[in-house]
Amino acid sequence: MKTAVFIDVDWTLTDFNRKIGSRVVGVLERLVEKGFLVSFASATAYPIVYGLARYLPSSGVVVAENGGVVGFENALHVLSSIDKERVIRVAMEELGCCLEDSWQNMYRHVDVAFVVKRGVDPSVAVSRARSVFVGLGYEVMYSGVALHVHPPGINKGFGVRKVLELLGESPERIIAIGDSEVDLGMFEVADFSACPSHAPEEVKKRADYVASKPYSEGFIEIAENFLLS
Ligand SMILES: O=C(O)COP(=O)(O)O
Ligand SMILES: [Mg+2]
Repeated sequence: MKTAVFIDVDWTLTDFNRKIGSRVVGVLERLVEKGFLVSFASATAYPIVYGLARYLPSSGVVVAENGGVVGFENALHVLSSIDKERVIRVAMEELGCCLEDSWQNMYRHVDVAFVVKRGVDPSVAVSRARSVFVGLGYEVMYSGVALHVHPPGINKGFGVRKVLELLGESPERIIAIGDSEVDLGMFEVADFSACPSHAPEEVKKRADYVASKPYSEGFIEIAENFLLS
């Protein structure tokens, strides 16, 4: 059975400005040609990840909403649920200092996303959000670009396991590449994990390989050294 590669989107597949360059597209093309199962695994909403998988070289297998939603061959699987309106209302009432509602929430089923307001230290926003949401039974994670609230147990590793189960695939090797704490769940289910150089210390510590370059340059380095050589 082939190797499955799960690739985070923001700041792993993209550069700092969240653009996907032609060299990244070339790497994806070569991974698909080599017979890898190439899947995007993101904290973003399903339509975003699905759109990427539809139009970029990939196997069309998608993990979205931090593992709360998975999909392939146009079949969307929602793996949990959340009282979205309540989470947004509580955030706006109690964390209006720090967070803004994300436009993506209208497309979300399991994981509610917020943008940290300009000028607010993300670590302050995260600890305030945890003090509000953990008591309500939710988990709070920060991807480097957005703050996420979801039921405990939802993470990209859960999504990776679920999508492989739905596909009926038991790959020989699972490889996970990502840059933030939302990727640690999939590092745990992977046989090999790697991160770009800008990842926070806690992520670097848990990765099997830390690239010498940041963002998508790090992804290209990882793919060329371990998957395409
Ligand atoms: O939080 C986001 O929207 C992006 O998250 P990702 O890095 O998992 O793609
Ligand atoms: Mg990322």
